[in-house]
Amino acid sequence: MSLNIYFSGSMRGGRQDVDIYYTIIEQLRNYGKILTEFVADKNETYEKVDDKTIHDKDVSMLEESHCIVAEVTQPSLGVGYEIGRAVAMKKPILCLYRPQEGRLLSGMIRGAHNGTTFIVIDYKVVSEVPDILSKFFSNLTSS
Ligand SMILES: O=c1[nH]c(=O)n([C@H]2C[C@H](O)[C@@H](COP(=O)(O)O)O2)cc1CO
Repeated sequence: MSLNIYFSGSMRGGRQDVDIYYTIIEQLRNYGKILTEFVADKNETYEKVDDKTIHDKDVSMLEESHCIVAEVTQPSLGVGYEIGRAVAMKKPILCLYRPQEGRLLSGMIRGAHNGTTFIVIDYKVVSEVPDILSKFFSNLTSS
């Protein structure tokens, strides 16, 4: 069975990391279908549909997903909300974070790490991501 993967990354929160999202999504393709490719699309004009449509569509994609992979370095209300909804839906979650000088990841994300269903992993460079994903998905498919 192919996995439905919900990738979550900042949009209105700031697009500084869009190239990193793209690289992560390219890696995620090895594990299943990405429901939210548009998050890594530089040209995405995400203003074209109304906000209720965005919200309802994303919640329904979260419901359809088998797991959530979120890049949480660039703070985003939408990403935090999606993670909270995914926890309530009991979906496995992987949060990827690049530690930043003078900035700390929210305690509500770091503090949710439980080593099984909610994983927070720090990385320095995107070349570390394939190994992180490999471990996450091998645990996911063996559990
Ligand atoms: O147009 C959109 N489409 C959409 O799917 N989202 C979702 C996907 C992203 O993982 C997340 C980003 O939230 P924010 O825009 O608050 O940074 O919300 C967010 C927006 C804009 O808020």
